[in-house]
Amino acid sequence: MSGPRHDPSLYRDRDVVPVRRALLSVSDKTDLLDLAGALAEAGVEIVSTGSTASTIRDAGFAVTDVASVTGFAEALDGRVKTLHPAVHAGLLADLRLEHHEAQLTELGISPFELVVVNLYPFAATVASGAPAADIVEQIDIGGPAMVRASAKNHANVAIVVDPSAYGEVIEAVRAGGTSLRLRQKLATLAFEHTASYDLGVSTWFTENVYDQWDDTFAADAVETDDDESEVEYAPSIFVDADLAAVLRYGENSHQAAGLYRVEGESGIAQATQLHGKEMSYNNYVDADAAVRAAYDFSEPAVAIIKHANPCGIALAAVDAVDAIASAHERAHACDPVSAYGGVIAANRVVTRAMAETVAGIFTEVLVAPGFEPEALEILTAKKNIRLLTLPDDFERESDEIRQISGGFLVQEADAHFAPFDSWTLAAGEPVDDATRRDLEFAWTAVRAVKSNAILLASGGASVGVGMGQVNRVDSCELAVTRAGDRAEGSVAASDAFFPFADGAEILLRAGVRAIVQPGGSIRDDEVVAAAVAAGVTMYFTGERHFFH
Ligand SMILES: NC(=O)c1ncn([C@@H]2O[C@H](COP(=O)(O)O)[C@@H](O)[C@H]2O)c1NC=O
Repeated sequence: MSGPRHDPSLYRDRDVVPVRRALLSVSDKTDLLDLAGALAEAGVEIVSTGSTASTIRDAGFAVTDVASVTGFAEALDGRVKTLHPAVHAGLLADLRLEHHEAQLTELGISPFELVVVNLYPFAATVASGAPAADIVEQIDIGGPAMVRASAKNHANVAIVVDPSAYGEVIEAVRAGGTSLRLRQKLATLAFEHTASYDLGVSTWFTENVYDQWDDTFAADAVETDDDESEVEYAPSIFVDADLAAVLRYGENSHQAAGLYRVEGESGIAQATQLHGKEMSYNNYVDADAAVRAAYDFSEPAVAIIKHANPCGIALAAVDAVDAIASAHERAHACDPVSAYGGVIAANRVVTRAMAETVAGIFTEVLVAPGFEPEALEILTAKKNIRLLTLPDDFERESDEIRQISGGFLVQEADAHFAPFDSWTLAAGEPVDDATRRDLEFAWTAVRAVKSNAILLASGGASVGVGMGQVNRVDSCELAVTRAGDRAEGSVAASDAFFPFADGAEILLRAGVRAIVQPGGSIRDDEVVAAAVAAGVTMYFTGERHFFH
């Protein structure tokens, strides 16, 4: 039931509200004494709970215990301390209304004009690996109740949930009271805070309680009919992310854009920028694709990206002295024309030798786990390059969310690569070790290429990439054309099966020595026959890597 509708004429105007009585109840005591001192000096009565009250009292400031307001001692190990009408009527009375004021007087309850609350450290307790019972105990109940009550009643009460706002509030108190505008802003922050807090709690429940009680919750869970997927999806998803930057513009200059970060995650949105102009929207998209490609390899690897597609991916040469420098040189050699203005990701610390080469090539972004000091010195001399380090705890996302009109798609990240031992020899002779390594490299690298994807590789480096075409024949043509003479003797990977022999025939005519592809087309026999006729080995992985 909604509350009563009041006649607008009953509301008395209230902009600046002088602060006479404040309620302080905080777990995070940062700057608490500065605030208490300023309130005491301004003659504000401070009412407070347990350890907040003792901290203030110990510092020599007068404080009223909340128990003396409620007439009720803190109970049930602190589960009930402020949950009382003597507190909540003081928070919720709308003093623009005469009858609220009269009722409060009748009840003998004084109003609060300022409420300062921060909540039990639920997220930190989860992160500490504490047992479930301790985590549950850190779900704050009385705190959010006070925050929400005060925020609802922002016409009368200023609610502060973060020590970073103390300064502004102290200034307002000293200047004669909080303005409506300030209270509206604080209320907005307060509701954001409780929503984010509850999201942390519900996420923990989904991941730790719900998952363990599948049978109990099965009726609510959405299961797929597909036998291959045993994942159950939670009934709802929420995204809690904080604005980290307003970007100059989006994909194009007429589009506004912002960057939001999800706390506790470790990807490209969390990277530290060491040098260069502000990252753009497209820089983030490409840097993400570059990191995704380079970190598919455990060996030192470099990926160079343009428009979310690789124009070169490579491992170090077998005899390389400086592995990451070698990987970069070989990735660049794949398609130097396209690599101009590219975004590079290295999965190892950037060395001086790599920096020297990169410095000579126009590059938008270079992201890596770190930079040798000499490498940084060389690269920071270049005005136009942006240098980013990934967080130390960088880990791949296990799930991906994509927006579509009216909703979102969620899927597990494509992180599985069928190992060579599981492949089927579909045509030709089994390959030697060097060719096997090239095929494995190509099969991993092709995953980073937008479908339809064909990647030619030689010696652990891409030599020709055909990407993003609406038919596989064109992708084969593109890969072969880009490779030029290097197609001869290379190996080829196709992200999905060849629906006809025509695409494979382009690769065979160009002289590839082995092909890896998922297989599974109704015309596999025609494709295999083409490979057999050309005397070329073909493996089926039984698994595809579409990437859109
Ligand atoms: N139970 C209650 O009535 C209650 N009232 C306030 N709190 C929380 O207790 C904390 C302050 O603790 P202390 O009592 O030590 O000052 C704050 O984080 C506040 O959000 C409560 N605790 C949890 O629900």
